[in-house]
Amino acid sequence: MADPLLPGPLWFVGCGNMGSAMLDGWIAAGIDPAHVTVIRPSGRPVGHDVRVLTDYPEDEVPAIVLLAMKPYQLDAVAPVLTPILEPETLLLSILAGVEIASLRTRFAAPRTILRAMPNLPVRLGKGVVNLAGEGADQTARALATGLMAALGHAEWFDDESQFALAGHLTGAGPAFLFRFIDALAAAAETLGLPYDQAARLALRMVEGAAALAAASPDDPEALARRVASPGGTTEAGLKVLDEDRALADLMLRTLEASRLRGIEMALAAREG
Ligand SMILES: NC(=O)C1=CN([C@@H]2O[C@H](COP(=O)(O)OP(=O)(O)OC[C@H]3O[C@@H](n4cnc5c(N)ncnc54)[C@H](OP(=O)(O)O)[C@@H]3O)[C@@H](O)[C@H]2O)C=CC1
Ligand SMILES: O=C(O)[C@@H]1CCC=N1
Repeated sequence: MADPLLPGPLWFVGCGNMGSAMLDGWIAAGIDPAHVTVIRPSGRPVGHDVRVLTDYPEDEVPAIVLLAMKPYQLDAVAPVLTPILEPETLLLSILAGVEIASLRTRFAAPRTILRAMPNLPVRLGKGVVNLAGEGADQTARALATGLMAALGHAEWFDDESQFALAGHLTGAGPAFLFRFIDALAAAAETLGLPYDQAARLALRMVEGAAALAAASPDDPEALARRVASPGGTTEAGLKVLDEDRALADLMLRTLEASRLRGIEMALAAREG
């Protein structure tokens, strides 16, 4: 089998919101749909002519198994999947909060167990994917890096708690940003703009501002200063965000809530 990104068959265990976003991103990056199998209870099609099964196939040995069901479904999956995994199977988990040690307890065979924390923009090849794990030699590391870099920006973490923190920033982050866009549009509506128009403009503004920031060597502080004329309208708005560290404090409480929930989920997975 010759595939630019895969050494052998790739199985998705679950393919909902996140799995399908990764699948779309990988197919767009050139993975051959014939090399992918999705196992999901509903058997619902995932497009691209990818094979979808309700049970694990017996006609091939997977090179990579991607755990993409919900974290609390781990103990439904583990007993059925365990006998299928070989030492050379690369086990990749995107389950939020489920630590490597919890995966290792359930899956003894694979030499390499990796956690990946993607986000939804992987569908467009513009995601962020954080990576951490154990047992990855150079080949496994290069394989995982290649796969994830095809979905956007990939970064490795040696420390699993740093990996988890980064995951709250980038994995959950799109939802926080979507709330921000909605709140901005709703504020404009309250002040008199039709909501649809405000939402459209807010979205285009965020798209352009993010692209500008990504292309600029300047940090967000410097970029904000470039927008805000002294004594002008932007400065008046920034004062509200900055007063008593209002926005900074809100972001801190937001990430802290995600972090605490992640710890609860990790404990639940440790206990099994
Ligand atoms: N959504 C996001 O932005 C992100 C999600 N994640 C992680 O991705 C994972 C999936 O989340 P998400 O895609 O949002 O969830 P979804 O509920 O959208 O998808 C869950 C998938 O798991 C399948 N499933 C359920 N039970 C089993 C089983 N026993 N065996 C195999 N497959 C099963 C479901 O199949 P069916 O539809 O057929 O019932 C479905 O395809 C989670 O672990 C989450 O932590 C990580 C980063 C970001
Ligand atoms: O909400 C969750 O738990 C997952 C992880 C990051 C995004 N979705």
